[in-house]
Amino acid sequence: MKLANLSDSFEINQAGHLAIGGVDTLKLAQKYGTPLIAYDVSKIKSKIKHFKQAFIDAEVPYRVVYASKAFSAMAMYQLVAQEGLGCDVVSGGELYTALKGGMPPERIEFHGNNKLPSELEMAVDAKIGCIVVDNFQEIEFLDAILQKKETSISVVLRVAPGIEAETHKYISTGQENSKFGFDVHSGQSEKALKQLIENPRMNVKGIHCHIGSQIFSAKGFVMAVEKMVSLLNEWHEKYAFEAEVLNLGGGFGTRYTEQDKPLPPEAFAEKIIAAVKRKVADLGLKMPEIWIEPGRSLAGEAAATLYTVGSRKDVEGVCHFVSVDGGMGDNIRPALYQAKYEAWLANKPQALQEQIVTVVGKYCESGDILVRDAPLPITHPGDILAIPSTGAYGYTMASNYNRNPRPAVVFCENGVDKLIIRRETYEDMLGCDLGL
Ligand SMILES: Cc1ncc(COP(=O)(O)O)c(C=O)c1O
Ligand SMILES: N[C@@H](CCCC[NH3+])C(=O)O
Repeated sequence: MKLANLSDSFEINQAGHLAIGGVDTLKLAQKYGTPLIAYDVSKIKSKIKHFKQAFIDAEVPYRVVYASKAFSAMAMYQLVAQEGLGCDVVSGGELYTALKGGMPPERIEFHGNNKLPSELEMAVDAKIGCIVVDNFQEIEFLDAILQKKETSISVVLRVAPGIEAETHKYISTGQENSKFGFDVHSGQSEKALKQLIENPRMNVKGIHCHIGSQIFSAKGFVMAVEKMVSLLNEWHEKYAFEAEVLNLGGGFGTRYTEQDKPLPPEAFAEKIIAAVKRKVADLGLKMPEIWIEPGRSLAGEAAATLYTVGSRKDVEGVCHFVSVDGGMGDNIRPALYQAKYEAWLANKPQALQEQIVTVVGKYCESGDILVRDAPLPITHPGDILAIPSTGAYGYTMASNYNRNPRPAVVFCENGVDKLIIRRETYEDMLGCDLGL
């Protein structure tokens, strides 16, 4: 039996309940129902501020680009645009949502290993800031579109620098055998650069790499800087290529459980900036604008998902299952990456944790486990259970498996809550289902 150690993931209000952005989680559950993803907006703003401050203090040109696959919703694009950020998109759907959310097109960059011609056309028509070119087929598709429309666009060349990030293999992307980007080692990236430089319709702004996601230390980023700036130097000597932009991707880790100890945002940024400054000075190159693309580190820790406790199954001496009204449909990460989370009882977060349970969802899969070995007070049906750090890759990877509707999402700040995505209805799920 032990007392909960809530760290700083939650506030506890005067009623002794968990609160998010100054709003009582029990009130949120009552008002909007569960499962509910509740963001503390001030946490997103604070992460943005810390990333930006490192660049401001170092007096280097920069851009913070929100990787919107982490949480793509009109309100989120509005928020990050207001905070001065750009965003990346990886599909026509994200681009559409970003534009609808009011993100200025010139601040949008388009990523992806298989951008469809229709998506490229949409990006060209919207006059977005740049396309991060990923492969030779894409250069062909894009060129045909630009020729047809008699126009041009800025591009950034994505390279796979051959660096293995210390993370889950499914979310490691910088290594040679990655499906993303032009490989450096085999000479693909140089061949691509020549094609782009020779193309009058493509203005090559710079180069990009992204080594992976949920990375805790700056080591891999510093290695990436070394490799990328050396590449720029080589290409400067051979082709007089001068990069305006050096985009080092995202992947900055966040805290899910007390075991996770990532560097704070500003420390990641400071180490990257120092490495770029050092290498650029050593090689006598012009300082490029440094871009980073944080996704998870802006959105992840800012939200918790609230669930209602339902049934229970005890297998004495084996395990105790506590079921909630959501699960792998709103958070696939435990099933997909064996991701670990914590669970707290929103109505009595400080009660003695008298049991160790497995928190499971309501989906028809044995792998529908949200939290293994969760220490919790004794739970009862109707209790509200909160899982923190679900703000990234939760809603965006949600599904309608078993025809469960996707949850609602609410933004909370200074004690005020605002519904930003309403709960899906059964009728919504039938929206595309035409029957016989
Ligand atoms: C190109 C690119 N940039 C940025 C990100 C954002 O990663 P994260 O959410 O880990 O910061 C990703 C996803 O891994 C990505 O593929
Ligand atoms: N969806 C993954 C991260 C993938 C990052 C996208 N390149 C996660 O939840 O951890």
